[in-house]
Amino acid sequence: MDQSNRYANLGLNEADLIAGGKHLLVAYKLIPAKGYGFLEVAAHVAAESSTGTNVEVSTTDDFTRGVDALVYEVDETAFGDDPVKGGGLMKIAYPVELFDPNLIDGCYNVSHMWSLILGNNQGMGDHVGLRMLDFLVPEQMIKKFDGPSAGIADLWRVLGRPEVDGGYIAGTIIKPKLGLRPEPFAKACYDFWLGGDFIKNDEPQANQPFCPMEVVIPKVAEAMDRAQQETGQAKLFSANATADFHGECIKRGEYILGEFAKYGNEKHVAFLIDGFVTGPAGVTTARRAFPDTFLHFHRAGHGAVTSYKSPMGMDPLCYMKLSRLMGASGIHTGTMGYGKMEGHAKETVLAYMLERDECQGPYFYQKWYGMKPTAPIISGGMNALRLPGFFENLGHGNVINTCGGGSFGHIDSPAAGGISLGQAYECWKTGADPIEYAKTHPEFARAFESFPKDADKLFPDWRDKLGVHK
Ligand SMILES: O=C(COP(=O)(O)O)[C@H](O)[C@H](O)COP(=O)(O)O
Ligand SMILES: [Mg+2]
Repeated sequence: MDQSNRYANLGLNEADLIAGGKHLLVAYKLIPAKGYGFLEVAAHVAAESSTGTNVEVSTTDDFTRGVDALVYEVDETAFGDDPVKGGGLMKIAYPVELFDPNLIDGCYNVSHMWSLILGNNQGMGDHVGLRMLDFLVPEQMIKKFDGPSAGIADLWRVLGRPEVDGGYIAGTIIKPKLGLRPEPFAKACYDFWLGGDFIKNDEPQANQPFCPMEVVIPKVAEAMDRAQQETGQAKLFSANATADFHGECIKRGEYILGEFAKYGNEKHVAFLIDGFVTGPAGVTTARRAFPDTFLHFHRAGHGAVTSYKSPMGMDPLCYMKLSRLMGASGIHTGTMGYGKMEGHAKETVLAYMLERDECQGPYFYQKWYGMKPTAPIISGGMNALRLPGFFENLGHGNVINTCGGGSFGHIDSPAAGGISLGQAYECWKTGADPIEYAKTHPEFARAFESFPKDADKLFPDWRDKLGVHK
């Protein structure tokens, strides 16, 4: 049934909608199924995502029609006819009345918003592709989402750095991903902390029977204390507090903080939350139960929804915006083509959208109206050799970077791996040539021998210039 006479109004003007501030605007890429018209399917998406279904219903009244989501812009040939990357552009205006404030405090739920703008519309049979490319949240909604509480400035303060532009935080992930028992796990932490700032649990590490949380966390807390005494530097640990049940998450968080508090280091702890798999409820549990603890949002699983290989789901930028609304202190943004995960150099906008108070997305200019920033967390196949190019592309180093293989794969030691990361940042920040810089910084130099394939690709003549031969 073509519902475009009700759920489309191409006479609406986007500038007026933005100025009015009463609509959430969403840009989608749409590929209709064979036999269906573009505007027909777009209108069905608007119906299914607001007040309608696939047929007229007797219960509809004038008020209902007043809160219809409306298609207000279409460009059927915007992306060409590629079966995955092709399709047309369409934009929908969702009246803010459709969204759902809490009973307890009037704050909005990301889960409810998500279930409208990218819910049933993903499963409709009259399209073969519907992908959210960008969305614009009006001021009256922005002010009613939790947003972040703790931030990277809190970590810089613990590290004794300026709370603005406090710079690069050199981190790692304890590898192997699983399989270490408590003693070797704590030793790996100590060994890295002799050279680096920040350690995270890998996303599945938490309370496995071979490494119970109540055995390993006390050992990690003790290792942190020893490493701080050994180096005279503050150290950070992002401990996995993810759980299905909010009570379990709170139990884990309280336990972890209690163990580090025994050394006065409760502020040296962040909570790793696997935010894609646990969803907005899991993230919000940590955000509200532990507002003073940096909420480290790991996005494992997000690729099922954000991969550029898919005509469905949402672009990573949209997922970043949802995470800031949920209250992530930091989220993995990917490595913008410099690491091992899917991504490209133009993804700098993912970081800028998280950290700035205003930012131009691909379709909308988003103002955050003072909502605290979310820090970009750079991870996935990174090492000291890849970092200078990454920083040059991003334009700054105010990030948390976690290199698992890039630290524990350094041929000298995890500490040397950590030191090489900090040196890579200094190399970029001072504008030094990496080869020249390596001549006076051994840990950075040994990263070339640790990751020779990267060295060959990034610095083809490194062996001759550094006098290192096979
Ligand atoms: O464990 C790692 C990286 O380990 P390594 O440094 O050894 O590659 C992270 O889980 C990935 O970064 C996730 O990807 P993303 O950060 O893109 O979500
Ligand atoms: Mg991992």
